[in-house]
Amino acid sequence: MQALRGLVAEGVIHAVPEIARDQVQPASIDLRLGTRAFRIRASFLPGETHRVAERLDEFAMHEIDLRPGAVLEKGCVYLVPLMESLRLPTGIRAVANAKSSTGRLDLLTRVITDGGTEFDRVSEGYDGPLYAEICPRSFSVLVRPGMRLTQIRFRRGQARLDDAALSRLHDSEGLVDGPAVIGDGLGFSVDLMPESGDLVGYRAKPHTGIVDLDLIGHYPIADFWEDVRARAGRIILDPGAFYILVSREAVTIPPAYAAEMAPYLAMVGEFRVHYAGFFDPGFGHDTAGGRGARGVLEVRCHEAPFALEHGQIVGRLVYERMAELPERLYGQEIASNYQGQGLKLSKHFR
Ligand SMILES: Nc1ccn([C@H]2C[C@H](O)[C@@H](COP(=O)(O)OP(=O)(O)OP(=O)(O)O)O2)c(=O)n1
Repeated sequence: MQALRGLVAEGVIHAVPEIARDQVQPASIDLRLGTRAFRIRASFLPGETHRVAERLDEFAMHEIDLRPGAVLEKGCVYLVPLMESLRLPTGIRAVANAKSSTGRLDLLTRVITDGGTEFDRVSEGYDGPLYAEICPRSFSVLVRPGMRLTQIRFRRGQARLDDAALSRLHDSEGLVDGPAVIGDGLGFSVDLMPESGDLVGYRAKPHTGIVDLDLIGHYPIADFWEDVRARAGRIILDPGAFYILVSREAVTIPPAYAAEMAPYLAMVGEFRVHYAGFFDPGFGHDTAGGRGARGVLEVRCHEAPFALEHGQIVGRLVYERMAELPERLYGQEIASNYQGQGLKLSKHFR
């Protein structure tokens, strides 16, 4: 966090208007939507020799002013220039990811850059603008400039824990409450046998109203979501539908670490389990009041109906060492919507 403020002070990340203090989170900086959006024909990556602005001439259908508030329609793709830009020195790379509320609303949001060949990855030395590509998949949303749909982390060198280091950390900290499945990260599974009742998740309804992203605790759940109930620890996923489920394991991110959720390889092709994948230092940790926090799974199944079973491994958490201990943790003093959570929809629902 202190190091992130240093990067802001040095102009490694800079913005108009200036970066606000509360954009700086324990391990990431929130990125803000600018004042314009472009409705584009298709999602694209500019490719090594092109700037995003050049490709926009090819893909843009029309320009939208976000200042009075604008609706991003379900099923359409938009490109929004962000207020933040980067000037990365050699040796520092950046990785972006949707914020947790963005993922829970099924807003596919990815960052692209000039000359970029991958989503959400910025290579060292990049000097240029950032754009968010947004595709609302389940609900149309009302957005305004300054909204924070995505976030960025900075990496210097190799900070990722290998499996041996992860095992040692689990032995000392207890990263999950049960046996740890360690293999290219820490595996976690889906909970389809809750301690009480049979509600295991929610499924997005098809023809709902819009979600104004500024309205917190506002929308009745039943207007947007159907309950998903398991029978004998199993549900069948419908192709194309979007589900919010929860991990069986409570997970912990010790204060000196951060994590990122990654797909579990064996599952690639069947369904996708997450859009928002950054886990903050202190998430689920005692010292930050988060004991017992579960991970929220954003699940979309692709081709064929798929039977998901209780305890099936669906993803893994890749842990990284922080450059320094953050002065505040997730859930401590900062507005945190999801510390100590169980099955939890985005903060817009009540
Ligand atoms: N699929 C995910 C992604 C994240 N988290 C948890 C771990 C994160 O530490 C926490 C918060 O994530 P963000 O920092 O993305 O979100 P904020 O707390 O800042 O909230 P918001 O998205 O509403 O701004 O949510 C989760 O349980 N399941």
